[in-house]
Amino acid sequence: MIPTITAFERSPDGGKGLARDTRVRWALEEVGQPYEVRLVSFAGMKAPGHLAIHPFGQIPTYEEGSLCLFETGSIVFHLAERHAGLLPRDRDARARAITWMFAALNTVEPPILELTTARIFEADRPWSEERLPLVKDRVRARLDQLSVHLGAADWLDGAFSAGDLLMVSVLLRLRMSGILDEYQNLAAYVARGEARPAYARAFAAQYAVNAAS
Ligand SMILES: N[C@@H](CCC(=O)N[C@@H](CSCc1ccc([N+](=O)[O-])cc1)C(=O)NCC(=O)O)C(=O)O
Repeated sequence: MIPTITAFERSPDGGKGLARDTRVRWALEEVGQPYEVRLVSFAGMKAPGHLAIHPFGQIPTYEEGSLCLFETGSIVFHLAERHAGLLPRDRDARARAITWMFAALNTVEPPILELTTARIFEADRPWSEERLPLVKDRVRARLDQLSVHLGAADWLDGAFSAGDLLMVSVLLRLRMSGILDEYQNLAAYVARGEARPAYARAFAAQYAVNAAS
């Protein structure tokens, strides 16, 4: 059965691959699962039909027959459970890879989202200049620890997993700030993820949507 995901009709980033459909496209490409895309406008996201499958009125969603999922992490986990290629078969290694999925979304991404909010939505507030350095330091604190863990390894825990897919996706959001390039091994780690053929196909697919719009 061919699943259908939703994506921005026109991504605010103009096709840089930062919208979260790219993470789901990447996972689908890694496991070799063909998929359909339903493009949604901003207004369409808030319409009853979309709210029925995404209570928060966002993208991406994932529909497979009568199954409707939202939350990028959940969709990636669903694909990783149903197909080989994103989680190890060994029980303990699988559990560690799932731990890295949560770490990417719950520990590393929050300060990065804070930085995005501070830079994009709060730049004109009187206290922004005072707050921004604090937010950047909280990002650096996490990246310091992640950089030490990764060391000279290719991936976070043995073979490439859904944990790396989500961690690379989270770190890609940071590139524009310049902070990622302060960590040579993390910048190389992200480039390694981008060099994967599955990522390249996912990126090209979302770029084509935005180039056409
Ligand atoms: N926790 C949810 C979060 C989903 C989410 O944030 N979706 C965003 C798009 S991806 C987040 C995103 C948006 C824009 C950029 N960009 O660079 O322009 C990057 C990422 C959305 O639908 N926003 C519209 C809305 O909330 O009304 C998940 O992981 O799936």
